[in-house]
Amino acid sequence: MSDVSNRSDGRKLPRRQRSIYQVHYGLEPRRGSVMASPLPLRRFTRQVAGHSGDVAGGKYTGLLQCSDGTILKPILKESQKREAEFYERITSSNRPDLVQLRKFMPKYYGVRKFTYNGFEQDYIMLEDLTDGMLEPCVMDLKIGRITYDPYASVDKIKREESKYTRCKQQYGFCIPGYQVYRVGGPRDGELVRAGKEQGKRLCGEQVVTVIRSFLNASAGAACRVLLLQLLAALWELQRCISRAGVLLRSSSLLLVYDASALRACCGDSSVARCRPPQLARRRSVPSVFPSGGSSFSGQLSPLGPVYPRLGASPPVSPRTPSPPVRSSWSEALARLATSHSFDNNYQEKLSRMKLEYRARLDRLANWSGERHPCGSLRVVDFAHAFIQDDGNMRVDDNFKDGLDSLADILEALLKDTDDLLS
Ligand SMILES: Nc1ncnc2c1ncn2[C@@H]1O[C@H](COP(=O)(O)OP(=O)(O)OP(=O)(O)O)[C@@H](O)[C@H]1O
Ligand SMILES: O=P(O)(O)O[C@@H]1[C@H](O)[C@H](O)[C@@H](OP(=O)(O)O)[C@H](OP(=O)(O)O)[C@H]1O
Repeated sequence: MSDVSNRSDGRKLPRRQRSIYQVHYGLEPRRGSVMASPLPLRRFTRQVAGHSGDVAGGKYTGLLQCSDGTILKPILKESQKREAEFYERITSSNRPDLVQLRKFMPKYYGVRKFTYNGFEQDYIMLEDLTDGMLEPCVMDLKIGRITYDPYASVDKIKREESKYTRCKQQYGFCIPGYQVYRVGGPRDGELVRAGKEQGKRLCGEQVVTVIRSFLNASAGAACRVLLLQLLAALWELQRCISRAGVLLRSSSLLLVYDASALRACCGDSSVARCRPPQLARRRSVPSVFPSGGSSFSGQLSPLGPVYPRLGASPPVSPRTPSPPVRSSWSEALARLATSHSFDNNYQEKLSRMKLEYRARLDRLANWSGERHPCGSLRVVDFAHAFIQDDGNMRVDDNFKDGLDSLADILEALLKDTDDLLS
């Protein structure tokens, strides 16, 4: 019997099976069987970090990809067997915290034996997070100041502590690799890749610079839509991690977006086209004496705020009644007056505004977990991940601190885009 079903586009998908909590892809039997009619395999060229390369004898240690798009992660070490077990448990669990966490992991399709280059071995089968992207931009952020697990040997602790030291201490994460397709400018469409050697040298402001560059924001502000998508997902992940009974050591957060979608959104001038119009900043208030340069007196006239001018006579004689002046200020003052009357339900307007604002925040925060065409994030690499089973849940502060620090950086970049709204 075949393990795959045909798709209209000719590609094949693993058979789908519904569970109460999610639709997941179950391939039975999960372990130990060799593919009956193996799909063609190739190296996964979109891998930006982690083990890769040929070891002695031609065995390839990096990720592979099936012709149906599935990613294959080789099980080379004991810790990767634990990773497969972690996926198994999270996928089959109905514990609410783990069901939540599942939204932030690639879909898991089981473990199978495949043969590549004459070597047969077990592989963890996963959803390709870059599937369907024309110009996939991927950043691997290894989260946590501590990147070894509680059972690590003294040697392993030393090795981990000697790598990415400053970056991990300063930010609670490090950047072992990323790739980005440039959008706009003379290098439009160029693929830029950076690996762990560059990552190990990063510290201080350079870390923010690299994140800006990854977001195609080196020459100006980042795309506001992209930032909001990433932040909405990150805020939800922060909440999820605060409630999940897991310990994630040395796991990575993959930030993913499609540069071609960004180009369609922003083109050459990232600020001009992607800003949501309803978030436009209030224009500055015109002054009666715009060139006066002195500070606001605290008084309002029908023409606007009154600024005292040194040596100048008062603009309106207190004894001469001013003629009725029509300006945006007089209209605003008139509106203000009516809004304070009992006939005008100012309170209701204010609560409606508050409700709308809250609904917008909720829409951002209650992100559905589906991969967004533009920006998304997922946690990968669970070789050193553990599920707390003792009923005494402890927040994984090591992982949470890294997420908080990334959120601070992205929020600051979002603030930069506020300044450019007019
Ligand atoms: N589901 C996925 N979809 C797309 N790309 C993925 C996926 N999983 C992993 N990758 C890519 O592979 C890289 C390495 O993944 P992962 O961290 O799981 O491998 P690893 O060899 O265990 O890494 P490490 O050496 O840090 O232990 C990621 O940085 C990412 O580029
Ligand atoms: O970024 P680098 O320099 O490639 O560092 C490697 C990375 O931290 C891997 O996650 C880790 O594999 P584990 O998941 O097995 O810990 C490996 O450990 P190792 O040296 O013990 O193989 C490290 O060498």
